[in-house]
Amino acid sequence: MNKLVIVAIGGNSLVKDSGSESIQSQQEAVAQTVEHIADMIQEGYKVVVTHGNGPQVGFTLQRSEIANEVSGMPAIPLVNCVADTQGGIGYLIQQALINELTKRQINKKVVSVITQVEINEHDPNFINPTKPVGSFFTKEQAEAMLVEHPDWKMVEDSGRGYRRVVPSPKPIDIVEKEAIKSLIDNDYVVIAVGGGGIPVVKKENNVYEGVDAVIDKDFATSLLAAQVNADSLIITTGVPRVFINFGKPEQQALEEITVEETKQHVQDNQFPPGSMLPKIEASLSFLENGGHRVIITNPESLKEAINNQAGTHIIN
Ligand SMILES: Nc1ncnc2c1ncn2[C@@H]1O[C@H](COP(=O)(O)OP(=O)(O)O)[C@@H](O)[C@H]1O
Ligand SMILES: NC(=O)OP(=O)(O)O
Repeated sequence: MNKLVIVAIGGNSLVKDSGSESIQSQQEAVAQTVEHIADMIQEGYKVVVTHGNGPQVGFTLQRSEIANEVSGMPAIPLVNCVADTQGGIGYLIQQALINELTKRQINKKVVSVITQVEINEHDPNFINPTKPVGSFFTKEQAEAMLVEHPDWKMVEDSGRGYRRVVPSPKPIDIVEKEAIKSLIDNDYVVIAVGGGGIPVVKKENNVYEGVDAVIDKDFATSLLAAQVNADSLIITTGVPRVFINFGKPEQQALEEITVEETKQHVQDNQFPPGSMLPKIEASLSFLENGGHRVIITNPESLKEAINNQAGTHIIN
């Protein structure tokens, strides 16, 4: 068996609570997550890893804005914050995975690809920002921040608090897809489209230019999965399964659902935008573009999930 599986690691799954934002804490979370990815590689799966950067890109942006306010240091444009976090998180995953595979005496090469993802500069999502980034705040803190920064937009994020949102255009192409395919064919474990990819637009004469936005990594992962003909898409996040009536006393975990049932839950507004909805929409898009199965689960359930013993499975 050598089926290609894409595993997406949620940015929030690396920052488990406030107090675990430090690089050391994220490094520990990455080390735990890659153990489960190594289990899959050991079982014979060919794996591509993608990852989010929602919390981390917000932290980098915030650090840059504070440095600008305090000392006049030029602020880092959002697109460069995405590039910085793609490199930083990619480094953590790459090193942890190399160390874990070496420990298990598995002879596999691991590499992160700096990935640019093309978007449409007229994407309507620039007008209505929806991508939550950075830390969670209380309602009072969020209101105070909006007084200080009237141009910001903040939203309530899945009962976890308020977060700043930034524009999140849809990915239309992966600039480095041929390099990624070639590395997969040469048996590398590839880490790609980190943080949804660095958003770029193609100008006249095929010149690429960065754009200030954060692409949803679930959509970028789904596009990558289709472009490299992956068999399965696994999205890891902070919960073991998708729920209906999430957060309510009558919440119910979903074990296996069809595309049609999933669409009905979307219509019933079961999945909030900016958190579970993009995962579900990305899953449906993957299945409708030739993918065979999608699993949504937490990192620690990966091995059981791929053997049908955990997670939410969405099937055609
Ligand atoms: N219906 C739902 N089922 C499960 N989790 C949900 C649901 N609705 C919202 N959530 C929340 O969405 C989170 C996943 O979104 P998010 O944390 O933004 O993703 P990521 O792990 O990619 O950073 C879950 O951990 C959970 O807190
Ligand atoms: N870029 C992105 O979608 O990150 P998260 O998955 O961490 O929100």
